[in-house]
Amino acid sequence: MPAQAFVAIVGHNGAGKTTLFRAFQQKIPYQGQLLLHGLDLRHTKDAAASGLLSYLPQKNIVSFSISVLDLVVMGLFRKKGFFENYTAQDYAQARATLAQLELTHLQEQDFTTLSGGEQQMVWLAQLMLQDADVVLLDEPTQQLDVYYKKQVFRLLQQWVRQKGKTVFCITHDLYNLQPMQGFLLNLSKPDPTLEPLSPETVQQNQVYLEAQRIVR
Ligand SMILES: Nc1ncnc2c1ncn2[C@@H]1O[C@H](COP(=O)(O)OP(=O)(O)OP(=O)(O)O)[C@@H](O)[C@H]1O
Repeated sequence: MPAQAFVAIVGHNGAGKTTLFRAFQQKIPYQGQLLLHGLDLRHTKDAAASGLLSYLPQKNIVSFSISVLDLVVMGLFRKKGFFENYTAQDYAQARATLAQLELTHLQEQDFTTLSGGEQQMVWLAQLMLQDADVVLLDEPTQQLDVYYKKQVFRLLQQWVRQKGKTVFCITHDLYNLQPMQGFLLNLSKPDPTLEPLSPETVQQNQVYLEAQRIVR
């Protein structure tokens, strides 16, 4: 697979999509090798702290009151010392990212009062600031309305093309995958391989997933 690519990971509920991400993060034992930029992840100390890998889980809960802007600026934690404060420049960067995602109107609001979809967009803004080489997204558009769904897939394609990122995206949203460029990995197939994305590939996989439910 090319170093910079969009990879959609699809498959039935329970097919092992999130489990694959857990392996990427060394949270479970696994057979074989996971290589990123030629580095074996088993021997790469703290891929998150070094900016190699970042992960957006399916559900990310915040149980304390915090403004959207304060949460987003924390995406810069990797570039900060432990007790170092965020600067005016950091906040400007966070504001610019929120503006890019059309979220400026929410920046002063308490994050815990946002709708599920708005919260999901804010996490994406924080992830953009983290600026890791490889991002793992677990159903990032699950709660989004049709407009934001389309926008997020566009944004992910831009991350790959303009910023040279590698994006692994677990999704059940096959409709929005059709115009995407990159690869599709269907974990419900008996021998999953990377298939180049095209409207035809997406259509074939949609038919495959609808026809039968594989339970391993
Ligand atoms: N710690 C665990 N111990 C035992 N079984 C587990 C564990 N974690 C996951 N599983 C099982 O492994 C299978 C794959 O789970 P996983 O969460 O990877 O599915 P998924 O493809 O992400 O599904 P979904 O689309 O529903 O999010 C499931 O059957 C799940 O019950």
